[in-house]
Amino acid sequence: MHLLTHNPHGNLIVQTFTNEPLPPYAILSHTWHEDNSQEVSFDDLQTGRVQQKHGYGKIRFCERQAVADGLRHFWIDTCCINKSDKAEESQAIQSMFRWYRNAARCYVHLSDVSVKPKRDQDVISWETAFRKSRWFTRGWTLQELLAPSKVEFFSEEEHKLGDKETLKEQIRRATGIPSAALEGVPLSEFTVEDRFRWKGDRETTREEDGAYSLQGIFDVNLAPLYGEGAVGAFERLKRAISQLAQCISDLRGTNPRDDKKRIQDTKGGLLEDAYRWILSNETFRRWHSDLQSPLLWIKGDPGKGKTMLLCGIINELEKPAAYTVNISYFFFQATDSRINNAVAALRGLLYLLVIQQPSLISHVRKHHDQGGKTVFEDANAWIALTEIFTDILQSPDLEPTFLVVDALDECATNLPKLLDFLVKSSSAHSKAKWIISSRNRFLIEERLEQAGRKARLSLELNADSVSTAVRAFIGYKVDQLTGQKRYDDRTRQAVLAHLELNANDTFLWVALVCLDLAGTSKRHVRRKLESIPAGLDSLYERMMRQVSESDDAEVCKQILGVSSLAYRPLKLAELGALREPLDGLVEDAESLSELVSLCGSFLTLRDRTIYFVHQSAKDFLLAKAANKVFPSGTGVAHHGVFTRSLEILSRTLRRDIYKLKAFGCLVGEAQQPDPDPLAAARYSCVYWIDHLRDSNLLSSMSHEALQHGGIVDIFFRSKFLYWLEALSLCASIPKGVVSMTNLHLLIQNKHEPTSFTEFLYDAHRFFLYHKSAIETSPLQAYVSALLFSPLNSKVRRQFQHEEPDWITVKPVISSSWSACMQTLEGHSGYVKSVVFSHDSTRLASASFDNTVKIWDASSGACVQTLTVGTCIQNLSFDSTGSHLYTDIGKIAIISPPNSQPITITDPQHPDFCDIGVEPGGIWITCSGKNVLWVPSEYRRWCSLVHGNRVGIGTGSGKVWFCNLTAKADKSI
Ligand SMILES: Nc1ncnc2c1ncn2[C@@H]1O[C@H](COP(=O)(O)OP(=O)(O)OP(=O)(O)O)[C@@H](O)[C@H]1O
Repeated sequence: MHLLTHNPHGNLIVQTFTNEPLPPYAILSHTWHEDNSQEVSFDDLQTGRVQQKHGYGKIRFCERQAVADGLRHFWIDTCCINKSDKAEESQAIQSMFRWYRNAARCYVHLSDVSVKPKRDQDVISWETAFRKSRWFTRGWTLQELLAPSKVEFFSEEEHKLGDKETLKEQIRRATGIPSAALEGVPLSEFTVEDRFRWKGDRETTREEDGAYSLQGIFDVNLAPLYGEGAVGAFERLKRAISQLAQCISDLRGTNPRDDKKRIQDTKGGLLEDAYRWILSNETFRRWHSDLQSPLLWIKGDPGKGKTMLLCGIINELEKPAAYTVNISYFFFQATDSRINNAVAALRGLLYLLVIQQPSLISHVRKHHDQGGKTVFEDANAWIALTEIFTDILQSPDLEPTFLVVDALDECATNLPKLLDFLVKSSSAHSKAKWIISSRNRFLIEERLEQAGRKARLSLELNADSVSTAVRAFIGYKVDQLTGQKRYDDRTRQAVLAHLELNANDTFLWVALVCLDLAGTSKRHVRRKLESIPAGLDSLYERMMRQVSESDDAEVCKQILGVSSLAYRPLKLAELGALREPLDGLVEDAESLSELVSLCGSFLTLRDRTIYFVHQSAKDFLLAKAANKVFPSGTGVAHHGVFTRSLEILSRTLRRDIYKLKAFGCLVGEAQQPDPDPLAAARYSCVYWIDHLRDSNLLSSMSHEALQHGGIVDIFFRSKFLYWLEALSLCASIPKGVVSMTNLHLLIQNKHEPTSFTEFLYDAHRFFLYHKSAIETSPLQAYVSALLFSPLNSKVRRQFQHEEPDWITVKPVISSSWSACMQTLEGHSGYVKSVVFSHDSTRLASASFDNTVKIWDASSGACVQTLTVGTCIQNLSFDSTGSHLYTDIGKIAIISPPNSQPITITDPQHPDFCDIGVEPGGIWITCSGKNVLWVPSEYRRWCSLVHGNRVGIGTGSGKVWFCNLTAKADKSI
């Protein structure tokens, strides 16, 4: 970047910076003189021909203003870009938004706004002239208004008119841009349509600049290609915008903002008085203000209020930040498999970071552009995410950032890796500061010990503050109970005294006791209080005793057992399917919800979903009450959930369960029927293999399940494709892939090869190969997946009856998984042209390997290879199909033996359908509807459609084709 400054003699010079950080600088925004040669150019500065030019006045203005603001450097587009160097100009166009955004000050010089009335002109106020200024009609000035945080406006006489804050109402009236966008709300929070609207009919000298000047506003990068025209440039811009949206949506595993809201709600709402003590805590304040203190670790026993404390800290950090600081956070929850692993944590943190500072997305795009969503989900996701994260933390562009991670002890997968990453990242110099919290765990203690500059805040060592906070919480809860239950003064005092005496600085204990009292009649409160023990575990034991002694003991214990084994909170309908039916029990949702409420205070119901009142309640059941809730052991209990899962899946799953009908219906467009036929089976669909894995695999029951003819075998042979469809509808294909790999591993080491194990291996390959198609569009399990599987695939054979009957000539696929597409393989270079003969019996392909091949369209055999010695761009058959026209001449074709008489496809024929290949080459379409997903290795370099026949030449030199009938766009 070239910046203007002065040399020691006071002369104006250009100083070039190749690396960041740059010195603070001012930047000018203006409109160019109608005669461009009147502006001072980069060359003029070199030759010193500046003072006689009209534009010199603006340079002097900017210089004086910068000096007045204590800035030694400034930038002006007329003379700080060497326009004779095209590479530099292109780079500047792509960097301009960032340069304006990073400027310490931006001065707008309005040469058509005067504060002095001019002679022989109507007197108009400067405000009117301001709103009518040419500056608001030019394309590039839009980003110059929006990018910098401080924009000041000056009149022709260099009189300061105000800044974008004080003039926001006038600017809004002149441009239609809402105040929020001028106040610094990230532009990404406005819709794409809004941002296009702000551009309105602003003009640019070069037509393509209309699009190029918007790239920063949409957080995309668009290398200028002058000559492509406005239409081409806007098309590229729109494509870049939709790729960006796709990248952000793929990155989003969870939205931690929603998780935070949900957690606060489930825990009964956040009380400020119960967390504000932290703001005056010495350790916290030191961490907050000291740049040398990058990591704060808050630790404490269960129920001490760590999660709620972190929610409060986030709220406080967000208050004054007003978009100048990034605050990203993640809440681990062991009970929720979406958010109980290290990969999910990095994904969540990155997601919140990039939506707050979209310019950071370039670091994500480097990986996403190559691998798509799988980059964040496959076995190497951790590597990719840590690389992205490290790049971002080291980026000079990163705004000051707070990263908050709650409940590290609830990270079930890859906690040691995450801890090492935290230690490393917080030790490297960065603008990011971390707060993490956990229970007192040795592993965490041991690893974090290695972090150089960390602050540690133990809740136990801050007992006085925590105790005061718990008292505030007790006061609030007792007031709530008094209002709800109409306690008299004596009862209120008794409850208050009992809670204060026994709380032992544990919020959770207070919350649980109050929950119990909320269900207790006023008359029995005093008696109840006497029976409530101090201490969390004692309280849980008492709750368990109450459950065991109740009339519904058996069923309640069963519900507690299933809920604590589940890998995510269960819906009522799912619980109904998973628990073992007991004689005479009514199974409807109402009675189930009543039963859940009878399970002591272990469980709570929100939105028909069953949650543990707290992680420690689940921990208690699994560790200390296991003999009660799992009388035959956890292995047997897991096995029970596994078998009941397969039962419900076998009863429920069927082809096109949501009646989507359209083969290309995207999963995001799939309408869930009411009632949802998958409601009771969703959990089972996703987790049945996990329960099998966690059952006692050495037991005879599990062994039998995995035998030839066992329940897994039967399920796969009858329901495998329907299961894949259902996984897609449940948005759980990535999880399904992991489960399938686990199942594969279970079988691999323990079972002799049988026809079942072979089927399973094939099913695994099938799933891996077709996951993208099925994840995008559930019904492609029966179309693309079957069609592009090897002929000998066991799944393909087993589900032959499901293959589409509207594809009459199918792509020729190799017989086994390992050798794909051998038959039409032959070219050694890109295939650049393909053409069918009029009767569709032959296909010709020309390749950069300087050969033309003629293929028999029904068998896929190559009937002739012609070496042409030069590159051929265009091919066409003559009307008899006996000659091929190329751009180097006419070639005679050998007729294949027994070739069919020529029949030209008649567009009126009932079988004729409007077949096409969608521009991205991913879908083959019929009457405009997607019908067949094309796997990536089969996608076109070039393609053609002839009647009902589609021919595709791929980049690897392979050629394939298929024939569709009109049924393709009919319902399934
Ligand atoms: N500031 C607060 N406002 C409202 N309720 C609170 C607050 N702090 C704690 N609580 C109550 O105390 C309960 C326990 O708090 P929290 O879940 O934050 O503890 P924790 O230390 O994170 O526990 P664990 O380590 O077991 O996860 C919450 O469910 C909530 O009911």
